Amino acid sequence: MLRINDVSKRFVGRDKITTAIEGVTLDVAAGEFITLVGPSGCGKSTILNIISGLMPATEGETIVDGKILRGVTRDVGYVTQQPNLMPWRNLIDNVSFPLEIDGVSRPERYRRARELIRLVGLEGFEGAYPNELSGGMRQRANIVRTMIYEPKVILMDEPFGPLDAQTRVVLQDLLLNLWTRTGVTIVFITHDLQEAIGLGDRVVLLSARPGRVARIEQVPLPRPRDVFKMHDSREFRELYDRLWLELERQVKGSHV
Ligand SMILES: Nc1ncnc2c1ncn2[C@@H]1O[C@H](COP(=O)(O)OP(=O)(O)OP(=O)(O)O)[C@@H](O)[C@H]1O
Repeated sequence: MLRINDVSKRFVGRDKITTAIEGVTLDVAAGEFITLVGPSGCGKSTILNIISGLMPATEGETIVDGKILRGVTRDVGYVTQQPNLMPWRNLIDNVSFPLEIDGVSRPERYRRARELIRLVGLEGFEGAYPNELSGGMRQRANIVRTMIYEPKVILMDEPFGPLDAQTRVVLQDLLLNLWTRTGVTIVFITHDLQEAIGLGDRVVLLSARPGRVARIEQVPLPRPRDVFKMHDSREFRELYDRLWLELERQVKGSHV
């Protein structure tokens, strides 16, 4: 579904050139859930910015469902850390907004929005405005606002970063449910190794800047997963320790 082929990015400033990522190659299968971890500043967001079509790569190419990516496309959705809901629109009008742009009739877009709103446990809040929702509720709305137009690939840049630990786990659980129902392909950045292992089919660990693929680990945990409990299993601990060691090695070797 997604191929990142030998992609590099250099930022040219007035007095220096920063190589953010170098020779990143990754194949993601249709319906796969990939999590991306790495030291701070290693280029994780840069990779997502390139795959989203928002930022051109300096070298290499991105292929989505067989087509070379040339700018922003509806095939790729992007969920950022900040929900960025429109404060003057209530929940259902925020969630259904992408369909409104597409000219979908109001009854049809509300029908589809209601279904997704229910799946993320926000039933009853359709008329609420963003300032009447908690941070976790706003992020749920943000996620389903992206899912409603059914992109083939969804990119997520630390979507649960600002949330407290309990809310994070609840949202991880909801996200896995949504992913199972829709079969969408997900590339998810996180700083949290537990989250990376808990959600992903594979965890991709990037080196310190310039970011390269340092290691790819298949997550041996069966699905469906119980994100509330799975940390206790031996497989989980072993993978966590292996990734942690490698991450430590990368951080110590970095000069960021
Ligand atoms: N627009 C830009 N101009 C110049 N340098 C940039 C730009 N965007 C990112 N960089 C640099 O590229 C490198 C990678 O940044 P990026 O934000 O992709 O890293 P990250 O892994 O997502 O970081 P973090 O984990 O801290 O969020 C950093 O050194 C950053 O300073």
